[in-house]
Amino acid sequence: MSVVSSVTVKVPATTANLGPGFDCIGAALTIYNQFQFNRLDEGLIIQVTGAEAERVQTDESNLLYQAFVKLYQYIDQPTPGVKIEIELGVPLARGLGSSATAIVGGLVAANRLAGEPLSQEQVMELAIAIEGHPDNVVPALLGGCRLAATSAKGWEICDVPWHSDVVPVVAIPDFELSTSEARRVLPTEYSRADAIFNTAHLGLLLRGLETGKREWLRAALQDKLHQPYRQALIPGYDAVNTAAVKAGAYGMVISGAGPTLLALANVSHAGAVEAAMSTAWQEAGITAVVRSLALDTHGAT
Ligand SMILES: Nc1ncnc2c1ncn2[C@@H]1O[C@H](COP(=O)(O)OP(=O)(O)O)[C@@H](O)[C@H]1O
Ligand SMILES: N[C@@H](CCOP(=O)(O)O)C(=O)O
Repeated sequence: MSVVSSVTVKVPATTANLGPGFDCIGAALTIYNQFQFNRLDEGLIIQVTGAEAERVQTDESNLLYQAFVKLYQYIDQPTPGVKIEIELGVPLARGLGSSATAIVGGLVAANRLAGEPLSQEQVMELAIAIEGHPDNVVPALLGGCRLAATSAKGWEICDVPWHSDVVPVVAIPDFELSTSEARRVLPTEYSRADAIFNTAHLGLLLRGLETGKREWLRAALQDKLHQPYRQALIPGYDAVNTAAVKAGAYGMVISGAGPTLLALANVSHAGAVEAAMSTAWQEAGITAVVRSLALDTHGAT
């Protein structure tokens, strides 16, 4: 592969956990961040456009740039000067993997500018190491719905079939919740009963997503590892959950670390679920954008 001096990387948002799959499953969604990198003789310039642009760091602490630097450190080469133009489409700190887009975007761009010294698998492993868990960076890089499990040699990634009738509906509130804050409220140990509960429900979720079978999906979205502890951080959670289920959703979960709420619904109910979640949050005094999305199948391009 030839060395180039400029590259544009588009990376999808993700919804991680999907209820019982805490820290191991996630899906790429059709909302995107776009990052353009142009090599400079020296220095760093970062320009950001899009909603909340002023909230993104434009110095060396920028996460996209930090990931870019990490790849050059990994291949033991000096980091080149670079101008980065960020077009934000994924809302920040909402549980839709904005940090994953930045990590994946920075690594993929650096790898391309360096002449592709690393394989996609090596890029993925670096991304997981930076983020600390695989469930958002893996689908952001590869697209689709992905389950990640450790193996003797590193990571086994498996693509999870997703029935075309199952629609992800996201309700994105106008307040932020950082992933680190939402991880701080979690216990460090769980009971055997909770471990068994999540093992069974994740299995059910995998089969429910594959078949679109209503009864399985209705039961599958329950979780005992993270949601019970995080719900209190999301005002209006109960009301939005009740409204989504009443409108026909299979169930509702916290997207990633929250505060975005994700309902899964049959395509025939998605419109009603969207409207119900929007009204419920409005009545709870919270402004939210509610959208039916699709799975992104390409990952970072
Ligand atoms: N496009 C971006 N460029 C640089 N940093 C980003 C970008 N998007 C997100 N980040 C960083 O990631 C943080 C949000 O990460 P996190 O709390 O994990 O939430 P999320 O659920 O959106 O991933 C932001 O506050 C910012 O520091
Ligand atoms: N498993 C992680 C997922 C965080 O995803 P994000 O999209 O909120 O960054 C967690 O739940 O903490």
